Parts: sequence; structure tokens; C-alpha cells
Amino acid sequence: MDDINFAVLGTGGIGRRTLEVSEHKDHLTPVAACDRHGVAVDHEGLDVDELLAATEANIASDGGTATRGGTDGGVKQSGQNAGVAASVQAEPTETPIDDVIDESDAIDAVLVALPNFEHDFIPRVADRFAAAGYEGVLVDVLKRSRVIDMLDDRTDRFEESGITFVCGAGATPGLLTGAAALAAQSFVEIDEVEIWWGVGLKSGYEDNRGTVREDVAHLDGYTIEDAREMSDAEIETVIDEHDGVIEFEDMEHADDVLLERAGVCDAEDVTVGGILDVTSDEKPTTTTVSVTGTTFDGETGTNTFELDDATSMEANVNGPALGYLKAGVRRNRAGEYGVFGPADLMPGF
Ligand SMILES: NC(=O)c1ccc[n+]([C@@H]2O[C@H](COP(=O)([O-])OP(=O)(O)OC[C@H]3O[C@@H](n4cnc5c(N)ncnc54)[C@H](O)[C@@H]3O)[C@@H](O)[C@H]2O)c1
Repeated sequence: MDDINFAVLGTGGIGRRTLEVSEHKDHLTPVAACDRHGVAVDHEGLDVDELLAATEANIASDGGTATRGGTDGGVKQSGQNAGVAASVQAEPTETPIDDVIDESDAIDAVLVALPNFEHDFIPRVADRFAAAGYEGVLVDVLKRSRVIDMLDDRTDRFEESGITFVCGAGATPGLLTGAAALAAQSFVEIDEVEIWWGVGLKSGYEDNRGTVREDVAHLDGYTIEDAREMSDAEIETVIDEHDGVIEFEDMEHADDVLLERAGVCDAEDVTVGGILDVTSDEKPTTTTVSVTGTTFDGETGTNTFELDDATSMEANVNGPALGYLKAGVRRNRAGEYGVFGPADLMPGF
């Protein structure tokens, strides 16, 4: 059986597009979706068009006000009917994740598109699925290296439950980590992996404030706690100080540990940086992955993988996330449980 019923936890900027992209993939049926305030479940398949229309300009985002219970320029981001709860398929709830867990016997895979303002939030969500006896796939699109260790620490628990956890399965880490693992196959020794991303987010900025807020935490002088606590106005001030174009260097992105745990190279040989431009939809720089190494016959070379500038961040996160979800389901159905990164699902060393 190829058919896969899946749920999305967190229908913000990323999770809404996950639902949309899934309509273009074979054998995927979204059966549950939740955000902070609501949950929609239909085991025959959610009406994605209705759900997206109902949440248009109305996402229960963590771009600031949702955590504070306010409103943002007339956009409903909190209260009983914000976000998913505005859909006729949904109910308001104060326990959205538990409500999905209650249905999880009939769910093959869960894509976690939740914010990551507390590093152990996603690992703790996974604990709740394991405690409920879930036997399926969990996929996240998290960014931070340190969260991978927290998930690895849970390997035994996942194996006992029958959970296959695919971590760091968005764009970076995710698509670009997989590309690096593939590009590395030409070499027997890897010297360096350089990941450099460009994101232009003008039209998608309102929908992706959660992601932008998390990115601010990667700037020198800011922590994840700062990013969680800052008001919208403070975040805007940081963005204005950079004239809407922020360059990041040496980011804590999990591509490093994910490549190391797959045996590709040492984590310290991986660097990640990039440019975010919220003033334009054009990418400020081309996204590239460069892998430098030595071949079996002594040549040194650099294999480079490049994304077309026309592909958006949403396309590069959600296509791979759902692709990795399908790869995870294949593993799960073959009885392989535990924690997998994107590079583990590529040709190995
Ligand atoms: N790996 C990558 O390439 C990549 C790229 C972009 C974003 N991301 C990650 O994707 C995640 C989501 O980003 P986003 O821009 O969609 O954020 P967002 O703030 O727009 O959306 C988060 C969603 O989670 C919901 N939520 C928050 N707390 C919840 C709770 N306790 N229970 C149920 N739902 C809850 C919110 O209501 C919202 O719908 C972030 O962690 C971000 O870092 C990864």
C-alpha cells in the first residue's frame, strides 16, 4: 500500500503550504491539521482549498502577537476563531496537539511545522506521541543543531514505540543536507561543506514572521529567548536596522551534525550562512551547496549544487519535507524505527 494519511502540526507560514504542496504529490492525504487555537480532522481527507481560504490573512502565527494575545493590523491572530478554527472543518480547542494524538492510530505520518522558540519543544511533542503508543512517522523542519542530540537521546523510546523520526527535513537543513551528502559521493575525503542560502520574502513576509523571528535569533548578540520575548516592533526595528536585508554568518544549522552522524564529514567542516531579504521576492543571492574533497585517485575538487533563483523558500521546504516524509513511511513500513536525518536517506559511505 502506497497510500499515506498524514497530519500537519502548525498551520502557519510553512504548514499551510505543506497542505498545498501535498496536493501535488501522489498518495498523500492530509487528514488532520492544527494550530495553536484549533484542530481540523477528517479521515476521508481534509478539504485543503477550504482550509487555506479560511485561514488566508488569518494564520495563528507565532510572528509575535499570537504569543501575546493581541491583534496585528486587523489580522486575526488570536482568539477563538483565529487560524484553523475559522475553517468549517475545524473546532476551536485548547489542546490541539493532544487532539491530533487522539486520532493518531489512523495517521501514518505527522509533519511538525511548529515554532522552535524552546529548543526542546519538538522533542517533547515527540515524547507525547510515544507515550500515546503512536507507531508511525514524525517529520520536522527544525533548524538548530542542538535539537538533533535531544532527538538522538530518544532513539530507544522511538524504537520501542515503532516511531520513525525524520529530523531536519526542510530546506536547510533538509534539501541542502541531502544535496551535500549526494555531492560528497565523488570523494573519499571531505575537506569542507559550504551552504549559502538566499531567501526573498516580500510577498510572503506576513505569513512567515515566525521564521523571520527565529532567524533573528541567529544574529550576533541575540538568543532564542530574546527572539521569543521581543515584541513585533522590536523585531521590525532589527529588520529596519538592516534595511530589510539581513546577512547571516556561521549559523547554528543542523546540516553540520546531520552530515556528521551520516558519516559524510565532521560537523566542524560544515558552514552555513545566507541572506534574507524581506523587501523583495527576488532572491538576494543564489542558494548553493559546495562540497570540497579528494577523490580516491588523489584529485581535489568541489562539487556544487545550485537552486534556481525562481524556487521559493516555501517550495524548497515543503517539497523536500513531504518527500522525506514518504521516505520515512517506507522505512517505517519496513520496520525501521529511530531517528534519521536527510543524509541518512541518501547514498551512504
Ligand atoms: N528547515 C528550513 O529550511 C526551514 C525554513 C523555514 C521555516 N522552518 C521552520 O518551520 C517552523 C514553522 O515556521 P513558520 O514560519 O510556519 O512559523 P509560524 O509562526 O508561521 O507558524 C507556527 C504554527 O504553529 C502553531 N503553534 C504554535 N504553538 C503551538 C502549539 N503549542 N500547539 C499547536 N500549534 C502551535 C501556530 O499557531 C502556527 O500555526 C519553524 O520552526 C521554522 O524554523 C524551517
